[in-house]
Amino acid sequence: MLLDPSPKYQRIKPVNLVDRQWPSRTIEHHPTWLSTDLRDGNQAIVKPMSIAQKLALFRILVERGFRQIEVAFPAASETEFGFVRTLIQNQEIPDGVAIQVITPARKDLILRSFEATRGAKHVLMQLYSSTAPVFRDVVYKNTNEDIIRMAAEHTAFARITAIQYSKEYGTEFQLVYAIEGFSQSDMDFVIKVCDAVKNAWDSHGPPTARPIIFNLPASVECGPANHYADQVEYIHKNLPNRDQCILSVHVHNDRVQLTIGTAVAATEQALLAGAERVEGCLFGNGERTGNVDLVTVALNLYSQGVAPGLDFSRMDELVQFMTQVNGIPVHPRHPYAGELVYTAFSGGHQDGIRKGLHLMENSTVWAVPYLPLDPTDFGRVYEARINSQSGKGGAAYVLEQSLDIYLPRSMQMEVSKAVQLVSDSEGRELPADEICTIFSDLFDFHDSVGRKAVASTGRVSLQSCEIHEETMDGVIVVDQKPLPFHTTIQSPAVIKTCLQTVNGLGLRFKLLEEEQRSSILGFTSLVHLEIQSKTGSHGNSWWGAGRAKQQPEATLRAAISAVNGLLSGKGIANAGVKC
Ligand SMILES: CC(=O)SCCNC(=O)CCNC(=O)[C@H](O)C(C)(C)COP(=O)(O)OP(=O)(O)OC[C@H]1O[C@@H](n2cnc3c(N)ncnc32)[C@H](O)[C@@H]1OP(=O)(O)O
Ligand SMILES: CC(C)C(=O)C(=O)O
Repeated sequence: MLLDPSPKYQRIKPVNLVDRQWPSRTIEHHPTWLSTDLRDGNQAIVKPMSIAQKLALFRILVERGFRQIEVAFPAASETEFGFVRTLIQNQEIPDGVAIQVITPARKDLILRSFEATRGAKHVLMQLYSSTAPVFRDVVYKNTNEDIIRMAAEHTAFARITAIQYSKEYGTEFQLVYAIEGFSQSDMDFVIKVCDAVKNAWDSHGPPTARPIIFNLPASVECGPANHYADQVEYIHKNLPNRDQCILSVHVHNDRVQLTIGTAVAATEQALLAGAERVEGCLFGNGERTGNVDLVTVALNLYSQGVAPGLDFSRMDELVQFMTQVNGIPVHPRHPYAGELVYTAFSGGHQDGIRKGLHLMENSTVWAVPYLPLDPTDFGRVYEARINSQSGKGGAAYVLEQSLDIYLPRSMQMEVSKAVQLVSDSEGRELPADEICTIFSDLFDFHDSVGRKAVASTGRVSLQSCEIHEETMDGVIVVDQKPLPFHTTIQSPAVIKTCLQTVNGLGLRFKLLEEEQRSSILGFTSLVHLEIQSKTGSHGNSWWGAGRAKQQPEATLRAAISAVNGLLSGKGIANAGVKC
């Protein structure tokens, strides 16, 4: 690297924009989207897609809501040309969907592109030429005058050809003119080229209903997003007959962060600056570091309450399909589609998200800390994953999801301590099943219904239990001695009976709290008992947990598990104080 890179890399010259408007605007509506996955995306992958793959992707793009789809660079290859023919001949293009094809402003290639689109209803014919000095001097080796003249000539040729093909095939052609290297160009020169293109189009045929689309690419993203927005606003304000044209943006990522990059910022700011249409690819595929990611731009709008007009509700299916056709993985931290973006490992995040999700049960306005959007909108779920960075909220959430058990705070803290002990000493993530086992062992959890049934290992166990209409009979085993019991089924009576039955152990237990919950998994009881001394002073307390098909049995199991916990020396200090 150079100590002083300034002689080698020249800074982008900002446009002189007076009375800049875009920073104080907001985006109120989604733009017109154009997916160029089948063209710009396809031209940048190791193995371009086959016709069958392109067809499958075209159908998906239509299904997800795209109404403008760039389908090919027909002059590039037989596959590209053939694909456009297949779409048209097989009547794959639904009403209301326009296909776009792209061609350099070169007569032979323009003609080939028209030929490809024979018989389509609505075609966006995209011509491109560059206005950037680096293209002029390095690629074309010509002058600005040549660039203007050639743009006008090729547009006129395209217009005349369009009229001829419209007559023959009834196609409606709309001109898209892309100013390649727009963001590296002089804006007044861009305006001259656009003006020449518009005059050439208008003067070679009758007025058309569909306006010209001027596509303003950051073909290579050479400057910051705010400069690009300034350039778009400059064109928006100074282009003659602005109301008769549509401004489109097409931003590549070259100042990149992961797969998303600053193209998203540049696109959003360009929309504030007056652009109305956005070209890009799903998940940011495309040349070099990629085209702007349409999923992110659309869902950024969605997160602001703006309907994006695109459907990403089955995100995982889309990720799987795109990964397969492109051979390019979606980054695990992709904002809306990444494998890890609805996952929290850290305790603070898990706590905030869990609290937020609980409150969402009674709210319609999304307000969940650390989760800007509801993952279920995209067919995803929030996941708490447990490692040594996790806190009590994470393990509690896992138990809620896996066992449908909602723990009070003091139980959460005990589970968390036990989980930390393992995750920290072994330095690994603990899967949900292991969290459930830790919980079951810790609280001697007797689940007589669920798949997590764990036999009691304590001194007290329930041998049998029969519930009648109002009463319950059964046998509790204390230190291997079977003791029959009979009680009414209300929970205080059940707990009292249990405590009387274990009286022979010589300890006095006091009920502090009980919580009950029912779900399709059965009835769950949590019972909090305290050991009392003969003088009545408070000792340790402990919780028990039980689940059964009927509430009285669940309560009894929970009481027994609390007794076992206390007998084995477990305990929370400061008993008598409700947690
Ligand atoms: C920024 C973008 O992504 S634009 C899209 C780029 N996509 C592609 O290039 C994919 C498909 N491309 C192809 O199949 C081929 O490059 C073709 C068919 C377009 C042209 O192939 P070739 O005739 O072999 O030319 P090649 O690609 O080597 O070079 C490009 C030529 O077109 C010229 N050219 C480049 N851009 C343009 C333009 N917008 N208008 C007219 N001519 C152009 C170049 O100056 C060069 O001319 P030269 O041969 O006189 O030096
Ligand atoms: C020609 C345009 C549309 C383009 O792909 C680019 O400049 O990146």
